Amino acid sequence: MTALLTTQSPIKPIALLTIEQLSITLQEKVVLSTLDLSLDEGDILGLVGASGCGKTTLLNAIAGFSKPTKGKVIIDGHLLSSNGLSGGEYSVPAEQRQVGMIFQDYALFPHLTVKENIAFGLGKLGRAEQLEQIGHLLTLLKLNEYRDSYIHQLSGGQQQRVAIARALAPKPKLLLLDEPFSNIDARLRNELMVEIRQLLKQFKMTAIFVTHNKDEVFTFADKMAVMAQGKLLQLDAPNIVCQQPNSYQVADFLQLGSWLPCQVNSANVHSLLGDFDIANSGDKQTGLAYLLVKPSKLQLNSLVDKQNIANAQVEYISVTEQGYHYYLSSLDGLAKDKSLAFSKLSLYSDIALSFKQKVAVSIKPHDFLFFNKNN
Ligand SMILES: Nc1ncnc2c1ncn2[C@@H]1O[C@H](COP(=O)(O)OP(=O)(O)OP(=O)(O)O)[C@@H](O)[C@H]1O
Repeated sequence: MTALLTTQSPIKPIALLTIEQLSITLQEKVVLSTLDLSLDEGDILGLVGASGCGKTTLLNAIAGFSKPTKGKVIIDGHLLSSNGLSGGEYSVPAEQRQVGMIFQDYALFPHLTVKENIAFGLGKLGRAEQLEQIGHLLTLLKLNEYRDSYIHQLSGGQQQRVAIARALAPKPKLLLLDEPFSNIDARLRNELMVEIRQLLKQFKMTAIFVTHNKDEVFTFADKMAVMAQGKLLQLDAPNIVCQQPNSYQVADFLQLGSWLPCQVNSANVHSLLGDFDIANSGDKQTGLAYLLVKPSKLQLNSLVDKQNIANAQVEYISVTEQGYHYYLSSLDGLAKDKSLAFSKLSLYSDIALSFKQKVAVSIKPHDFLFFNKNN
């Protein structure tokens, strides 16, 4: 007898959302460009990117409000939009997609009560089922005492809860939230985000939310996607994106530090803050590159010690919770090579410095991250 050998590959969860090669052109402007994205069931994705980079258009394409010029949108194994890519144009109407959307202004119906707003998408259910579902959501979202109130009688936070209850009521497969927290008072925002995240996790809801604030991604999301000019630059856990940005653009957009131009050789680096060794660094690109300098990696040295020479001067001063915040520029006299000059290096310190004061700063040894501006 011969034994049959089978190789079992680990079962990979089927993605709840798959976007393939999505491109959208609106009035001859390329708004999304060959974008690929995949999310597993229950993932909450925070989508960030500069104004106009295409975040809302991406949500619209998923929800069915915007048709792809090319590409596919697949939710839970069902093809919802397709154009090109081995096939003709195909699109499932927005109302049949099982995608809930929450807009920045919530778009609640002012002439309906809280209860009626939540009931809006439940037309297909029988009366008893409707009442049960509404009652369940009113309780979960702590809206019971407002069930018969009109929208203008509610606070911003309460209106947002109604918007979430209305979106969850038809049990969507995917929830899209366009800047959901931007109208909420800053003091309440964090509390509300934690609460809504717990609720979405309870529902095992897959969600994408757009924000301009990376701190919101850390509080609310499992994954972070950074977009620029209609493209997805990086998608990963928020801490990975922030610790290992994959490009100058990502690190710069997220303001992960400031930039020190350097001349990089195979084992050492020349900069206007001195030369340092990178023999053990994994990053081996050479030539002119930009070192990402996190504020904690910059050290202010005393000029009383004659070993230290002034190499920067103070250009801007502000007071923050972490002490004084300074922007430093390089000293002209040091810059034989103008391409190494810097003008906005961020330094936090408890020491009071004055405008134009000359200082000696150095880079503490760490895992150096160098980038080219065009990668
Ligand atoms: N219907 C349209 N016709 C033409 N251009 C459009 C249309 N809708 C959006 N755009 C353009 O597409 C680009 C992306 O817009 P979109 O609203 O998706 O960006 P965004 O990243 O959500 O911006 P913001 O953060 O400011 O909301 C913008 O340049 C916008 O002007």
